[in-house]
Amino acid sequence: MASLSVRGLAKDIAGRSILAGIDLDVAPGEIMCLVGESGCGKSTLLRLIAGIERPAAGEIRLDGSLLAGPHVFVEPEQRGIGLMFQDYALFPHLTVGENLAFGLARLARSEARARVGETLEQLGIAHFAPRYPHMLSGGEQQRVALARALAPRPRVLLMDEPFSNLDGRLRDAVRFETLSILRRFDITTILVTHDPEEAVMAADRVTLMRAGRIMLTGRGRDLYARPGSPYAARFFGDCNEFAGVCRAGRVATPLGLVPAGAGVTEGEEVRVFVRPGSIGLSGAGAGIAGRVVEHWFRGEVEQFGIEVDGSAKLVVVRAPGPVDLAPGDHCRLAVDVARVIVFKACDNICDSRTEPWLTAAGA
Ligand SMILES: Nc1ncnc2c1ncn2[C@@H]1O[C@H](COP(=O)(O)OP(=O)(O)OP(=O)(O)O)[C@@H](O)[C@H]1O
Repeated sequence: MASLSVRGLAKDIAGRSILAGIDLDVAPGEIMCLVGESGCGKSTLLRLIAGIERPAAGEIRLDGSLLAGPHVFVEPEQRGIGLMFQDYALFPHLTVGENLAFGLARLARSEARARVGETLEQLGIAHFAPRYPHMLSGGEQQRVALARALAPRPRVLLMDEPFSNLDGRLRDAVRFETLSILRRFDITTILVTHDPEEAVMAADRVTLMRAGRIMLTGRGRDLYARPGSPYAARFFGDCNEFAGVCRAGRVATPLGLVPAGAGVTEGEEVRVFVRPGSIGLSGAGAGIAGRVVEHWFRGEVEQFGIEVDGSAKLVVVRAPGPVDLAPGDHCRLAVDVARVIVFKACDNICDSRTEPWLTAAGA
């Protein structure tokens, strides 16, 4: 198991800053998810770590040894880092066994053959060995691509959107299986995705990137509950948002009074974020009065759009089903105030502005 550390990493392409000041640590055996909007630089960061591209500045270390730095550049094939892309990049004219053997050219032939057999066995796909990629389903090809990436026994595995070619249920199944294999192999992994749910579900820790920078890193559940910025709050899940003012440590919202939180002063303007799952819903009793306007059945949870006095938008509520409410029904809402997220209004303005680094370096 290896640790990976990145310090001050920067990359410019055609005079434009693509990455700047990237610091990242991945612990031995850890699964780290890199997440962010399209174009924020996730794949570029992977390519730098793999050695496919050279950084403009900064350092990359594996177990403390320098892979890339001001005067050092270890070639990709010497790094002990495996890569797996979303299109799997299997050779169509080679069988599964030959696809795996291709990456083991440095081993003696008999050793390579044994390694191929052992790896396919470990992933439960030994029977795929004589087949060609076109004889496999998308999910099966994904497993072969994973086997090929693991066969050279890399110290770190980099995966770029490895599940994005798969749909719905298959995607979930393959994701769970892949993660359990990675944990069995105890391999240090960086997994790139643009899907926040996948990141939060899959990783030990999640790193959120935006416009070539790292915004924050933490455990998925912590980032969801305490996202640190309005941008991150919106990125990691839906929110009902309300503007308000701090009065005696509390903020009046259409869903009732909520605590303003530490650091907010009397009279300060704030923005209150309430996740759809942080609101209790009932047909009667205590709570804020509302009227159901929309209802969607989403399997284990049901989603409602609810009209509430003082809110221009429908309040979105998700509750475990079955919920005996339909459009037109009157209802009561109760916010779990411990799960409310409050930002100062100035955080929201700063966060929505174009960051200076988007236009600065290289321009
Ligand atoms: N070879 C290149 N030439 C010019 N611009 C590039 C090149 N490679 C990447 N870029 C730019 O760098 C930025 C980051 O690209 P990158 O592929 O790393 O983003 P990403 O976060 O992985 O996006 P996605 O989720 O869409 O794959 C983008 O603005 C992209 O257009």
